[in-house]
Amino acid sequence: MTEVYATPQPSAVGRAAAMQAAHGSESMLSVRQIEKVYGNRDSITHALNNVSFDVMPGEFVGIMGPSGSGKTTLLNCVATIDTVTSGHILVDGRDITGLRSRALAKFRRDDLGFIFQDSNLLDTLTGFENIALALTVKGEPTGQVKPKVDAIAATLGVSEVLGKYPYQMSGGQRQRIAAARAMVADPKLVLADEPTGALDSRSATVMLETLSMMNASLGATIMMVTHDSYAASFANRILFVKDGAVFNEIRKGDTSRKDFFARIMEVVTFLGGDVRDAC
Ligand SMILES: Nc1ncnc2c1ncn2[C@@H]1O[C@H](COP(=O)(O)OP(=O)(O)OP(=O)(O)O)[C@@H](O)[C@H]1O
Repeated sequence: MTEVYATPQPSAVGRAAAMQAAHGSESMLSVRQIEKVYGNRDSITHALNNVSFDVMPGEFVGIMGPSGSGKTTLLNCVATIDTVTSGHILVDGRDITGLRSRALAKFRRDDLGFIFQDSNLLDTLTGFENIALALTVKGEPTGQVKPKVDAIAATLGVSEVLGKYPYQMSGGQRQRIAAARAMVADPKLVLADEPTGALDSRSATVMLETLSMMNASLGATIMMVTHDSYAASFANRILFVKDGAVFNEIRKGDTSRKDFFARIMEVVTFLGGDVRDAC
């Protein structure tokens, strides 16, 4: 299938910076000395060892590290899909590690947006309905649903596939519908787990530009787990995880994405991870 690549349209460049200024120095995500231990006395795995870091409002942070280093465990703990053994995770100042089932469900629905490797769209719903669901479960007034879905679809360049079912879309279109679903209800934090893992390189680039635009223009705070140095180079800061601990951190600063990619490659090579040479 030939895909029409619509370039995402920036609408308010600098919104991330404005959002950060509005929040002052308060973190959107604060991970405090978390540990995650799997197993029992006979077989114990320390998947996370005393991990602490902050993500500021409007940041786009990549999490990288070798296979088995604890990236998914970290993401799952922040997503409340998994629980920490000790330590605390605060989202916009609220400790989420002690939330019980109803509060937990509300937190996931209202404050988080998810983008997975396989888009996890519902097969029996159209693109429009998949995005709208994120609003209706939150109790959005009916009259607001269509304008909001249409607006995010236009911004992310997927208006032309809103009437299609997931099986009628390309992989790249499915992922961008998933990105629209993650963003439409204006979550505090977007969590992305290998969002380009199942895409060809051209679709991956469009998806990464979409994430960049969600961050830069819509002010989304994003935490993305990836193996891929090219994907990571679209973030503003990378945390490198090794043996369950944060081993290193690099920031993009004012450098170009290509220069950032080269710096990421250096760390990945040092860590002995897999490296792709696309830049
Ligand atoms: N449910 C579980 N039970 C026991 N051990 C687990 C479980 N989930 C993960 N682990 C272990 O925790 C460690 C970290 O796993 P995790 O999946 O977080 O790594 P990762 O960095 O995401 O790896 P990959 O890049 O291969 O997906 C590994 O040693 C893994 O075997």
